[in-house]
Amino acid sequence: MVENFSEWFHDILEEANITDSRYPIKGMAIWMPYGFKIRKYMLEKIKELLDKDHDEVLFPLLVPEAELAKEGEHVKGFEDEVYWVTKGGRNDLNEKLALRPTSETAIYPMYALWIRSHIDLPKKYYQVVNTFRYETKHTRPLIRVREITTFKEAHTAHATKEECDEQIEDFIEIYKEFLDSFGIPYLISKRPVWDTFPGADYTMAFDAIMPDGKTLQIGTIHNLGQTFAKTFDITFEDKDGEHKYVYQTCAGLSDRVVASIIGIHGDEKGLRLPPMVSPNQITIIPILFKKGKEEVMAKCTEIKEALEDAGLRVNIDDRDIRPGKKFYDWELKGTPLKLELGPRDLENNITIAMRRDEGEKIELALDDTLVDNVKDLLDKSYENLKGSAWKFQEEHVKFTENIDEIAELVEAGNVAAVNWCGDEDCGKEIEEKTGYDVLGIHKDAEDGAKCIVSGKDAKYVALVAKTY
Ligand SMILES: Nc1ncnc2c1ncn2[C@@H]1O[C@H](COS(=O)(=O)NC(=O)[C@@H](N)CS)[C@@H](O)[C@H]1O
Ligand SMILES: [Mg+2]
Repeated sequence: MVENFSEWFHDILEEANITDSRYPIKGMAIWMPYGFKIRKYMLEKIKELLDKDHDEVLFPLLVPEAELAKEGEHVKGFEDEVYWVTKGGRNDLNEKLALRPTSETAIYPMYALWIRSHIDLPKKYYQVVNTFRYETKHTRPLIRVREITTFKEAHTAHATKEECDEQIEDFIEIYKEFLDSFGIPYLISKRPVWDTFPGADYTMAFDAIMPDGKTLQIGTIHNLGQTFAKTFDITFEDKDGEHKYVYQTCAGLSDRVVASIIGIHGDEKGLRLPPMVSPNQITIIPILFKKGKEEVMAKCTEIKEALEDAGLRVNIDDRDIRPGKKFYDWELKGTPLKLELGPRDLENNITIAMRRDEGEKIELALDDTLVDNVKDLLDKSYENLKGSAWKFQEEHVKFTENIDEIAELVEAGNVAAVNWCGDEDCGKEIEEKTGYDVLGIHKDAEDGAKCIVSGKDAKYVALVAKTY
C-alpha cells in the first residue's frame, strides 16, 4: 500500500504540470499544458471507439428548472448538487436555469421531438462537456470536482428492450477496450439498488483500485428502461403502427480516467505514462559538450524526424542544464522511453535507450532498425504497465466468509469479496457493520455458498470497499 497516496497524487498534479487547483473556486481547477495533452489523447481514444456507431453532439449548458424537475427520482438524486443561474444581468430570470449536473433532462425533451418513428431508432448521441455538481463530500482534483470538465456522456434510445440490453453489453465492451488501451484494470459490478443512478433501472460500474486500496468509480453504464421515456414522452410509431415508448441507456466517464492513469501507473519518481496518452512517447536527451555539440544536435534532430515519420511523438530536451536534471524531469513527467546521445555514442553510432517503466539501459543501433526497436520498447513498456496494474488488482481483491475479517482486509488496502443473498437489508447491514461501501454484484456465487450476513443461499459474490 503506497504510503500517503493522497499527498503523492496532489503533489504530482502540480509538479508534472497536470492541473493547478489554486483557482479561486473550490472543486474547480485549470488543466495545465502537460495535463491537457494527456486528457486530449484520452478523449481521442473514447471518441474513436464511440464514433463507430454514435454521433457526437453538443447541448446547451443550462437546463430549465421545469425540465430538470420532471423525473422525480432523478431530481431527488441531484437536488442537493445542482448549481442554479437565477439572474441575467440585473434582471431576475423568470425561470431558474440549472447548470447541467448531467444532461438527461436537457437531451430527452429533444429526443421526444426528434424520435417519431422506428426509422429514427436507434438514436445514439454522445457529448464531451463540462458538468457541474455541488459536491459536499471532500473535493479532490480530478477525482471529486465540482466542475467535471471532462464529462463524456452517451445517451441511446432503442425500439426494443432486447436492443437496449444489448447496448449495455456494447458499452461494457467499449469501456473495456478503452481502459485496456491505457492498461487500467477494472472491477465491473452491478451497483446495489440503493446506489443506482437516479432514475435508472440498474447501473453497471467500472471501479479501479487505487494504490491506497480505495476504489474509484471510473465509469458507469445505466439501463434507464422506459422511465425517462415515460417522463419525457419519448414515443415512436412502430412498424405495426402502434405508438410505443423507447428503451434507453446512458454511459458516462470523466476526469477520473486521467486520475486512474496517473494514480495506478505512477511510482515514487512520478508519472509512468502508457504510450497512448503520453505527450511525448520518446524524449531524446543530448549530452552536450562544447566539442561536437552541433554534430550531436544534428543527429538528435535526424532521429526525431525518423521517429516522427513513423507516427511517434518525440521531443528533444536541449535545455542548457545538466543531463541529470533532464533525466529527473522526464522521469517525473513519465515519458515512456528516453534516448540518450553523447559524442561517444555518436562515434559508436548508437543511442542509449531507457524505458520509464523499468530502468535498464539498452544500446540501440542508429540505423534502419531504430524505429522498430523503439516501437518494440514502447509496446513492452505498455504491456508491463498493464500487466503489473492487473496483478496489483488481482492481489488486492480478497475473498472472505467472515464479516469481521472485512475490516482487516480493507484496512490493509484490499477490496473484500463476499457471498451475498442479494437481499437489500443484508447488503445494508454489511455497509452499516463495516462502514464501507458495497460496490455491487461482481459475479454469481458458487453452488452451496451462504450469505455472509443471513446464512441463506447466496446468489452473488459482492465486492466491499473503501471508496473515493
Ligand atoms: N464529482 C465528480 N468528479 C469527477 N468525476 C465524477 C464526479 N461525479 C461523477 N463522476 C464520474 O462521472 C461518471 C458518470 O456520472 S454518473 O452520475 O455516474 N452517471 C451519469 O451522470 C449518467 N448520466 C451517465 S451519462 C461517474 O461514473 C464518475 O466516474
Ligand atoms: Mg455524485
